[in-house]
Amino acid sequence: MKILVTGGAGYIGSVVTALLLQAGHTVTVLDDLSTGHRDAVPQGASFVAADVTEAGDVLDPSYGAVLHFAAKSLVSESTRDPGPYWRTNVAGTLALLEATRRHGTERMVFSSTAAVYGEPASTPIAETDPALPTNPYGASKLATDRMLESWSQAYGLGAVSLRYFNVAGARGPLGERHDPETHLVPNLLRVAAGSAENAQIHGTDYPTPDGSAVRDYLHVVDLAEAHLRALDRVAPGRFRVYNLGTGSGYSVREVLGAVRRVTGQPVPAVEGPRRPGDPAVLVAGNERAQRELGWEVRRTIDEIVADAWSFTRERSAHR
Ligand SMILES: NC(=O)c1ccc[n+]([C@@H]2O[C@H](COP(=O)([O-])OP(=O)(O)OC[C@H]3O[C@@H](n4cnc5c(N)ncnc54)[C@H](O)[C@@H]3O)[C@@H](O)[C@H]2O)c1
Ligand SMILES: O=c1ccn([C@@H]2O[C@H](COP(=O)(O)OP(=O)(O)O[C@H]3O[C@H](CO)[C@H](O)[C@H](O)[C@H]3O)[C@@H](O)[C@H]2O)c(=O)[nH]1
Repeated sequence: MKILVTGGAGYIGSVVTALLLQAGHTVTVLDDLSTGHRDAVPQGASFVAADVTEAGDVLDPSYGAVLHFAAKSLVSESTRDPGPYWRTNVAGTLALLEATRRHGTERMVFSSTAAVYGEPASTPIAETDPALPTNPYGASKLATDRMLESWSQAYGLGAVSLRYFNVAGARGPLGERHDPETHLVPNLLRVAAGSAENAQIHGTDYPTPDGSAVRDYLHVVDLAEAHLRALDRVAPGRFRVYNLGTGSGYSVREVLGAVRRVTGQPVPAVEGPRRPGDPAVLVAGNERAQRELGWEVRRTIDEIVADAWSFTRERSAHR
């Protein structure tokens, strides 16, 4: 199939692009390189440097699907400066949807987030649980879910919204290269690699067994595989939401333990206050994805850390 991947120069989009090419699809990546990297676009994909609102200039009736990763995605930044979040994540997606309609693209797979659930009432979280986002980032992604649903009902688009929990790990040279980096695993690994002095534990007074926040960490390749399955099953006129996580939670201290174990480095950590807006526990109920997509999580937290560690060391060696 011929596929447009928006945000394919970013962390997750580049890994999914690599898997799509491996599966024999033809891929065009559209990315404005605002947080992505030209050299992350896998060989074999065509590349267009453009804003997502310009997707209509790239699409034509030969495209069978759009995988839409392009977004702004930092929770705290979205609270301080929400304008770009509504512009890119909602107005940008609306322009993309209008372009798919104009060109008759039948399928879309969208990157949504666990942040749509806000502070969950119970855990693990099911897709049917209330979505009450607590920040503009989550709200912008929920608005897009709703937009996709109406597009599918009224115009017959086949759409799948994948609500990712915490994505980490790497696939060879494709890994997290954010600046600033806010995510836990790459931040801990920077300390292990000697590029930063101390790791930060944001919050030690959460109502969790060890006081630090609990998240559901999913290997980026397991996540990417779910996209290929969603693409196979997405049907015209149907909209479906899936949580993508492992179903198991690890606290910040447990992830720190995994990083120390896998890297063999001491990784000193400093305890600090909670990061504003961070829920205590976010764990995915993933039965729907298992049942309907035939998706399975295969990689452990140690494999996540080991692959991200190889990526980090490889990049530090080239600097
Ligand atoms: N990383 C996670 O843990 C996580 C969790 C939940 C959801 N998500 C979602 O997954 C998607 C990918 O996230 P990521 O971690 O790979 O982020 P990323 O920043 O590495 O990738 C996003 C890509 O989109 C591009 N982009 C941004 N705005 C654009 C625009 N207006 N036009 C064209 N391209 C644009 C960026 O240059 C970048 O290459 C995002 O939609 C994000 O909200 C990520
Ligand atoms: O240096 C750090 C970085 C993070 N944390 C903590 O580690 C946990 C995970 O934080 P991340 O920044 O890695 O991930 P988030 O859970 O904040 O957010 C991620 O998952 C969310 C959904 O769960 C959203 O989708 C969001 O886009 C995505 O970045 C949080 O409790 C955070 O406070 C630390 O203690 N130290």
